[in-house]
Amino acid sequence: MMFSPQIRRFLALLAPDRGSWTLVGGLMVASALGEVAAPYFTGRVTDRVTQEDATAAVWPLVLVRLSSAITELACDSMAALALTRARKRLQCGAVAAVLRGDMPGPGGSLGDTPGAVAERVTGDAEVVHSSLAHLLVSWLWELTRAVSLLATVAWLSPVLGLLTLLALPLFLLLPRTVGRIQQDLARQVRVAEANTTAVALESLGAIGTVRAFGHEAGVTMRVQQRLAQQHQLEKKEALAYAAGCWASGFPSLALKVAVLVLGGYLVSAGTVTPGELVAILMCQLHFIRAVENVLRYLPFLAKAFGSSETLLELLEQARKVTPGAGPPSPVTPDNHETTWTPGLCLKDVWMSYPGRSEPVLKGVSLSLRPGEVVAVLAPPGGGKSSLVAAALGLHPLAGGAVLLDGNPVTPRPHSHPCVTGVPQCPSLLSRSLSANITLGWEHKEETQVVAAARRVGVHTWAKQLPQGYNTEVGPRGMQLSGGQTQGVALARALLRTPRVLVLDEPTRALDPVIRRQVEQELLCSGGAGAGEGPAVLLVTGRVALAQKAPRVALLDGGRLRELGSPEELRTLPWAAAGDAGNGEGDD
Ligand SMILES: Nc1ncnc2c1ncn2[C@@H]1O[C@H](COP(=O)(O)OP(=O)(O)OP(=O)(O)O)[C@@H](O)[C@H]1O
Repeated sequence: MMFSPQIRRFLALLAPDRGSWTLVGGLMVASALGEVAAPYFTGRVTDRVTQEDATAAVWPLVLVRLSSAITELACDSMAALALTRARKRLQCGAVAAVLRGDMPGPGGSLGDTPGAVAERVTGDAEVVHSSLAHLLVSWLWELTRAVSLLATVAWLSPVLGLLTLLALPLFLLLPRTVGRIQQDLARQVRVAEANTTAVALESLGAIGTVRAFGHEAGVTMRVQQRLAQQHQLEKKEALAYAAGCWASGFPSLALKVAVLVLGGYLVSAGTVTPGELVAILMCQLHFIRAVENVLRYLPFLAKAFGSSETLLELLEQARKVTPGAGPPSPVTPDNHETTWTPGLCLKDVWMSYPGRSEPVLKGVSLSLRPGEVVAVLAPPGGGKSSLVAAALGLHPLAGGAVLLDGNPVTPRPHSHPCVTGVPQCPSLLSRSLSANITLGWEHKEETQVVAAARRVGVHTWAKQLPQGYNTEVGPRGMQLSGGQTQGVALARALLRTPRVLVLDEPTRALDPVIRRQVEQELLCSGGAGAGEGPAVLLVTGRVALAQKAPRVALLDGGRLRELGSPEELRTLPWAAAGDAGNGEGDD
C-alpha cells in the first residue's frame, strides 16, 4: 500500500515495536466483536420475541461484551507502552544524530542556538507523544469498530452495505481537504513557535549587552513581531479547525436518511427480517458515530504529524547518511583521490556557508608533518574558525580534502582522537573540573590530568579551588573565567596526546604571564623537531604569536599563502597593524 512520506516516516518510527502493534491490532479486532454483538443479538431477540427461547440470544451477548471489555483494557495498556518507547526513540535518535553531525545542529533548520535545537527536539517529541498517546489509540479503535460494523451490515444486507460504502467518499473527501490545510498550518505554527523561542532565548542570553546599550525596546519589539506572526498563523489554524468539524458532520446526516428509506423498502419486500433491519439500523448508528470519531480525530492526528514532520524528515535523512558501515567522512567528498603523506594535509580545500555567496575558504592547501608547527595568520573575519573547523573535520567541504596520513579526517566517537582542537570559544559542561579535562577519557589517571593541567597553567589555580580538581564548574562552566575556560580546553586537548593539535586563538583569554608559558609550551609541543610529537596548526590574528612559529602562512580573502620565513611578516603593512586591530597588545 502506498503511504505519504509523512506516514511512512511515522510508521518507521513505530516499526521496532511491530510485534506489539500487531498484538494491539489483534486485540482491537477481538474487542470490536463486542461492539458488533449488541446490535446483532438485539436483532436476534427482536425476531424471536414471539418465540419461547428469546433469552437464548441474550447470554452470548453478555459473554461477548464482557470479554470485549477485558480485551480493550489489555490493548490500551500495550499501545501506551509502545508509544512511550517510540517517543524515547525519537528523542534519543534526534539528539544522537545532532551530536554525530548527521542532522543540522545550531544554525541549521532546527534552530539558530543550542537552546532552540533542544527545544525543537524535546518539544516536537513531546507534542507527538502526548497527541498520539491520546489520539492514535482512540483513532485506531474507532477505525476497527467502523470496519467491523460495516462488515456486519454488508453480511446482513449486501445492498445496505453497498449503500454505506458508496457514502464513504463523502465522509472522506471533504474532511481530507480541510485536514491538509490544517496540517500545513500546524507545521508553520511549530516553526513560528520555535522562531519566537529562539529570539526570546537570544535576548535573554544577551540581557547584559541589551541593557548596557539601552536596546530593551528594540528587543521587545522583535519578540512582539514574532509573536504577532505566530498569532496570525494560530488564528488561521483555529478557522481551519472549525471548518474541519463541520466537514465531518454533514455526510452522516445524509447516510442516516438514505438507510431508513431503503431499509423500509427492503423489509416490505421481504429481503430482510424486521429483526435484521433493527440490527442494521443499530450498526449504522454505531458506524456513523465511529466514522465521525475517526474523522474528528484526524485533524488532531494531522497536527501531531505536522509537528513531528521536520524531526522525522531529518532523522530519515540522517539514517540515509549513515548506512550501517559507519559514518562516511563529513569533510571529504567521496570522489576525492587520496595519497599517502605523513601528518595532516589540507588539499585544495573549499568551504562555503549557506546564504553566503562567496566561499570562505578558496582552495586552501597546507601540509604539516609530525612535529611541525605552522602558524596561520588572518585578519578578523578572515576565516580562522572556518579553517579550524575544516581541519578538525567538523564542517562539510565544498571541495578538496583534509587527510591525516592519507586518510580522510573524521570525528569518530569512541576512537582515539588523532586530530584534536581548541576552539576560540571552548565549551565546558556542568561537571567537575577533572571531568571537563578528561571529557570522554575518564580512564585517565589523576596524575596525567594534573600533568596536562600544569603544562597550560591550570594547576596553579586548580589547586586553590575548594575541592581542587573535583570542584564543580557550574552550568556551561559559568563559575570559571574566560582565561580559565581556555586553559581547561588546552589541558583537555594535550591530555589526549593527539597526532595533530589544531588551535584557534588558543591564548587570547589568558593573562600575559600564563600566555607566555602556554605559547612556549605549544610552540615546543611539536617536539621541536620534525618527525616527533604532534603537528601543531596554530591559527591566530596576533602577529606577535605568529612570528614565534617556525613556519607562517597568511589567510586572507579565503586564500592561503605561506611566507618564506616569519621575518617576512615585518614587511606586511596589514599584518603590522593586525594586533592593534584585535585590541590586544603584543608582549
Ligand atoms: N555559520 C555561518 N554562516 C554564514 N557565514 C558565516 C558562518 N560562520 C562564519 N561565517 C562568515 O565567514 C567568514 C569567516 O568567519 P570565521 O568565523 O571563520 O572568521 P574568523 O577569522 O574566525 O573570525 P574572528 O576573527 O572573529 O575569529 C566571516 O565573514 C563570517 O561572517
